[in-house]
Amino acid sequence: MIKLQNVEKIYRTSSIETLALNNINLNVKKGEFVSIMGPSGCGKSTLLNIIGLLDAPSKGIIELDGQKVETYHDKAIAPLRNKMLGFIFQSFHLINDLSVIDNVEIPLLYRSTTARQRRELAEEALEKVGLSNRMKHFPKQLSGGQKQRVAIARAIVGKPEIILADEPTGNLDSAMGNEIINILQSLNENGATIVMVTHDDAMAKRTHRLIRLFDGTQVL
Ligand SMILES: Nc1ncnc2c1ncn2[C@@H]1O[C@H](COP(=O)(O)OP(=O)(O)OP(=O)(O)O)[C@@H](O)[C@H]1O
Repeated sequence: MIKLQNVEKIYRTSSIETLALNNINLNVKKGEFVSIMGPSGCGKSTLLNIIGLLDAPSKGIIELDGQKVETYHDKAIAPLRNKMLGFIFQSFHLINDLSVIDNVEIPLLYRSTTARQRRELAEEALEKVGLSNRMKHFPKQLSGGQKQRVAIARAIVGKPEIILADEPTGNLDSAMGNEIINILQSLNENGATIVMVTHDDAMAKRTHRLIRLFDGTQVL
């Protein structure tokens, strides 16, 4: 489902060159739940952003669901990203001025859907994360765990095959973090392929497989 071949990422600034990813080869099968761990600065977010087509590699090949990514022009990859990938971030990234349900509908605005279809799909996604009773609330009226559940609903509303989560429990206490992992696990059991960056061994243990990075190199 996700294949990386000899992927390298170099960040260049005027004074320094950083090899953030060094010859990464990765094969994540359909239906796998994989975690990525490693010390701060080892390249975890860079790897997730490259898998998610948010950033282009300096070298190497990326294939998603058998489709080789040939170009990184936004016009070409935005539809692929929108259709195939759902993103969850540590700091939720909700829009404070929009209600919960309007936040969840956002990814669908880039597709040809009617307002009614958008509402139905968003309601379905919110039901899956147990937040049907908070649809009209605004983000500031929610707990951290509830915000992350809204972010998960937004990530799954377009029914993506792949979910990418960058430290989804990093801002939550362990009870709320557990709740989030339970939801991710049930999405995975229902077919989603998930790649999750985490600092938490207990969370990584709940996934099928661990990828460990050190200084941009895969060591496990
Ligand atoms: N836009 C950028 N420009 C220059 N260097 C960058 C950029 N983004 C990341 N880096 C560098 O690339 C390396 C990998 O960064 P990355 O954010 O992927 O690490 P990480 O493992 O996710 O770290 P953390 O656990 O602290 O979030 C770091 O040395 C970082 O300083």
